[in-house]
Amino acid sequence: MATTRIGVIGGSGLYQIDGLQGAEWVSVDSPWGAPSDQILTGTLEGVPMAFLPRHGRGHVHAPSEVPYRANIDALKRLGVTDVISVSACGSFREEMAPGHFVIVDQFIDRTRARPGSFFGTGCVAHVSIAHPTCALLSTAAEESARAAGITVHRGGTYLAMEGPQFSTLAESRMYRDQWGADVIGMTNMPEARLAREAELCYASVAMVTDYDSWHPDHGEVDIATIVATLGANADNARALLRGLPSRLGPGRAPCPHGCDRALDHAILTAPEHRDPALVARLDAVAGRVL
Ligand SMILES: CSC[C@H]1O[C@H](OP(=O)(O)O)[C@H](O)[C@@H]1O
Ligand SMILES: Nc1ncnc2[nH]cnc12
Repeated sequence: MATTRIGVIGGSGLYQIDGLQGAEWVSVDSPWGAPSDQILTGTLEGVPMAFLPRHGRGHVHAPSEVPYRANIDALKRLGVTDVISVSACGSFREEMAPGHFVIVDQFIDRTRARPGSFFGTGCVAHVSIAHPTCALLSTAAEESARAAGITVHRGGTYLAMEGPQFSTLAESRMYRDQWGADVIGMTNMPEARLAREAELCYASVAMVTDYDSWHPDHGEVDIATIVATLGANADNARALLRGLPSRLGPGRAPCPHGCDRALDHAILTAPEHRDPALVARLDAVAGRVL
């Protein structure tokens, strides 16, 4: 049986985690550029874990400039099998209140200025993202959150916007009333797409910080409101993460939802027409099938 290795991508407010045995910040070279930061590696209850702050320590990278491909490639290169994305988000639902966690299971992608795939001319691939998150990993995250006493909502649609400005009032109302989005953030796309292309199980834990701008009693979202909630949310996220190793276990069976086999039959470019340079860059992401 393969070995579980948990990758954590920490969002706004979550720039480090504690409690890892043998903790060490390591640099990982990627053919897709430099990852957001070094990656904190170690083990938790005997299960290897790798933590990468999405915006870098000190919050250096804007959402449009996060090196999403390098981040996913670097985690894959470290042998990560399961990626937990932790993100701050605004809420479009009264019942999804600041401080609550939402285990996202769908996305609407409104980003427009980010490379969205590892593949392209010279190696074309089409993976399914109809179900963009892994239900098994999401269940582990949900149960761990509940055990930590966090109010958690299972399932929700995350609207990924480009940013960095927040939404207009018209957009906020449209996403909520017409499009049926539940939460909003700026980073889970293309991250989730790339995780699927890299055959990684991916679960998204969205931590509510605000009601965006639609709520008549809360006015418009501002960064002060968000920062006021980030600290407590980050503490809860660390508690959730501590409960993951015992739920996932050290040995890893094939994913029952097929996340780890997403590239089976996905590559359309005939072997003799593949670009050797691109194929070389895909060594970690797609080496299993190339
Ligand atoms: C801190 S406000 C906006 C910022 O926070 C979220 O970041 P992340 O998803 O990495 O937690 C949001 O997507 C924006 O990037
Ligand atoms: N309202 C909001 N819109 C976009 N990203 C966010 N991150 C936290 N709150 C947000």
